[in-house]
Amino acid sequence: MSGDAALRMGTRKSVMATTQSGRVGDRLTARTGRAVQLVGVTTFGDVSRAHLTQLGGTGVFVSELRNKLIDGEIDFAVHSLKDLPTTPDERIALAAITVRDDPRDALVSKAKFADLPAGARIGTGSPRRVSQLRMLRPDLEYVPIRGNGDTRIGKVTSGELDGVVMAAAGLGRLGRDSDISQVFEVDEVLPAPGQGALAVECLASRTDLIELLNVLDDPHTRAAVTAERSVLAALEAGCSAPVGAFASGDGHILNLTAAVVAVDGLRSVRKSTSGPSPAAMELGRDLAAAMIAEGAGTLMGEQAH
Ligand SMILES: NCc1[nH]cc(CCC(=O)O)c1CC(=O)O
Repeated sequence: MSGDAALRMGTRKSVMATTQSGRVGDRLTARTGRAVQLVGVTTFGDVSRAHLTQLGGTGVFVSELRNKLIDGEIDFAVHSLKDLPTTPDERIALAAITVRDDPRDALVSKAKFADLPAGARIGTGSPRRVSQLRMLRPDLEYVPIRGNGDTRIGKVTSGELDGVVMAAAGLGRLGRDSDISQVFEVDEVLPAPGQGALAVECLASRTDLIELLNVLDDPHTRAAVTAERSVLAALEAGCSAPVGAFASGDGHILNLTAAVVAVDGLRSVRKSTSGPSPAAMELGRDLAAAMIAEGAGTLMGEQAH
């Protein structure tokens, strides 16, 4: 970093991504006085039309941003934390995890979920959402969709679908809160590990920059999402697996719940635990081990076919 040169912030180019990255950049400037320049990057996940479950899950939205860090084309990158693979890359530092927005999933529809008629068509590309929604309403039809947020909402407006389920945080960033007919409580639909939080990454070798970016870090969010992601890692699952996890706490004690739900929505393994925040990693790992002992691995295996 030379003097007051603007920091180059890599981001995906969607409205959702640039909105969330723009806010991170503004906060960094407000707290450190450093100018931030937004650099839009196209990722494999943006280009491929394949269904997300076919893309292998891990890192399709992340790899190209990391390549730009390594090539020196950007100084730091902002990702949705839930898109970040749990396997660490030793060249890259997770310099900050931002304070989490609403972690819950939301329905965009003309009706509440319970009031939808049997056979109503609900769009979502996420096996985690389909499995859990099917548990609540086995009588609805779940339709895989992809595309940016506004495209998905458009399918409801046009009548092609009766509803779509997306992250409340993402809808908020698109300014589409008023389209939400219902927000699912976390005990109805467990969110994806890390949902609603953002990850700020830079090169591990740039210790001065890591220190600067640390002003964006929220320790409460970091502890919670560390426990959630630790469940995912110990289950050896990626972001397209039917795994939900949610942790919250007061800064001292974390309460963690995780579930694996079979694609038919009939069988699930769901467990909760609590423990000290500094032991977030162990908490998640131990919960995952207890879930595997109850057959979670088998349920996830079925999902792959
Ligand atoms: N994989 C796409 C993705 N990655 C992060 C979000 C939502 C925003 C967030 O969780 O921070 C979304 C869209 C969605 O789930 O509806």
